[in-house]
Amino acid sequence: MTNTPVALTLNAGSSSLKFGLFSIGATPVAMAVGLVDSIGRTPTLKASFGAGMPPLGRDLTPAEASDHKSALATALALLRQHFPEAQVAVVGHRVVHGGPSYDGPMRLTPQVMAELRRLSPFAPIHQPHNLAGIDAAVAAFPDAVQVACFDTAFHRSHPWVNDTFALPRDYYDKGVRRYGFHGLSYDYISGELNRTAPLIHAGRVIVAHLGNGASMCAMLGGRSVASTMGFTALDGLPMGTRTGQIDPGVIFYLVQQEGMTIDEVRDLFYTRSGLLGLSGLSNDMRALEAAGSTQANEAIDYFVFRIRRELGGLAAALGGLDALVFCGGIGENSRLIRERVCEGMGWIGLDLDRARNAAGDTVISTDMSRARVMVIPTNEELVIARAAKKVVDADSACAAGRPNVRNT
Ligand SMILES: Nc1ncnc2c1ncn2[C@@H]1O[C@H](COP(=O)(O)OP(=O)(O)O)[C@@H](O)[C@H]1O
Ligand SMILES: CC(=O)OP(=O)(O)O
Ligand SMILES: [Mg+2]
Repeated sequence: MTNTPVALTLNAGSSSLKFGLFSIGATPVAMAVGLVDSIGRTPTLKASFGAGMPPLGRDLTPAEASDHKSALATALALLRQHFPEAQVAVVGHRVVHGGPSYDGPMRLTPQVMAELRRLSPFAPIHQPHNLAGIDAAVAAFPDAVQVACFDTAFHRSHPWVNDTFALPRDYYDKGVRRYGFHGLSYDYISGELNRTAPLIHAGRVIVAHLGNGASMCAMLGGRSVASTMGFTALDGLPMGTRTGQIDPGVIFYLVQQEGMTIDEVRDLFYTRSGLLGLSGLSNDMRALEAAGSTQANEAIDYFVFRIRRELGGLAAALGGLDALVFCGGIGENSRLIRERVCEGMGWIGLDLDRARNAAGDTVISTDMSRARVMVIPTNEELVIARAAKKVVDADSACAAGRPNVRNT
């Protein structure tokens, strides 16, 4: 491989950094994907380099990933070691909040960066890390094109009733809307359905992205019409450490009666609630399934209950259901959660095949099931790489000196 132009993808979470390196020929192909986890605590590194190559996994020293900047440096050192001659032509970034204006990937300019910084308070455990990843990538690759790919963009197709809150109208105009998130994941699933099951894709589909962050999306003809997340990635399903839907009256109570500051409430809702708060044990579904304690079981009960409730609501929004698709770390790996979500859901057309579910098949419903149940491993990195390549292809003028983000 001599001076091969490649795309680097970065997906910076609150305590993790997912990265990918893609060749950008006719269609992007993954050369490497990896994850630096537990940044700032007890960091670990995992990476894989395609078929035939052994995956890599090791603990990192605290200094190798004390923050996102050092985590990126560690990831880049690994990639350089394996692909010394690769030339990073474009860096694609997952950016969680794109606000009302961005409905597709954007080449990063100082203006776009300023707008994304303004949105940081609406995604406090994601956006600052996404932007720090961009700053670090600009420093590492000053000549590469930098592209932002938004979690919110896929949901810009929502009809107004699923986009608004019942507040006075001017708040909507100011951008107080139900944005929806995990759009890169839903975009990938929509594309996979189109490729492998076009009739399903054309119909009424609910996708459950169940990871540490969790949401569900109702799709009609492959486009999002409703989602469980709203103005922020706090709404909807309970998550690893986030509350999910909660009566806003609780905030008044906590501030007025318990004397909490708004920052303390935000910290409680984002980082100490959800599965962790209910179980008192862990945000990790594997730990809860293994624990078997009353509190761990109740945390799982609440998680499943809210998924089933949203399933009914989203099916109503779609006027019926042709398929339910599971993805995300829990959706892809937990047969227990899939089974419990589908239990007794014959009324909505779901009939789970337990053997297929246990075997981890792609289609896990029975042949008689009116609606199909599927498991599709998501791939946000590939969506980012494809978008980054598209922007580079479309934006050949960038080489002719338009302002790049490095001018900030
Ligand atoms: N085999 C498994 N059984 C149950 N849960 C699992 C399994 N593997 C991973 N998970 C869960 O997936 C979640 C992480 O999902 P992931 O999509 O990687 O999260 P994120 O990208 O939001 O950080 C964790 O709660 C983890 O416990
Ligand atoms: C939007 C969101 O919740 O993302 P994640 O699942 O990566 O936390
Ligand atoms: Mg995620």
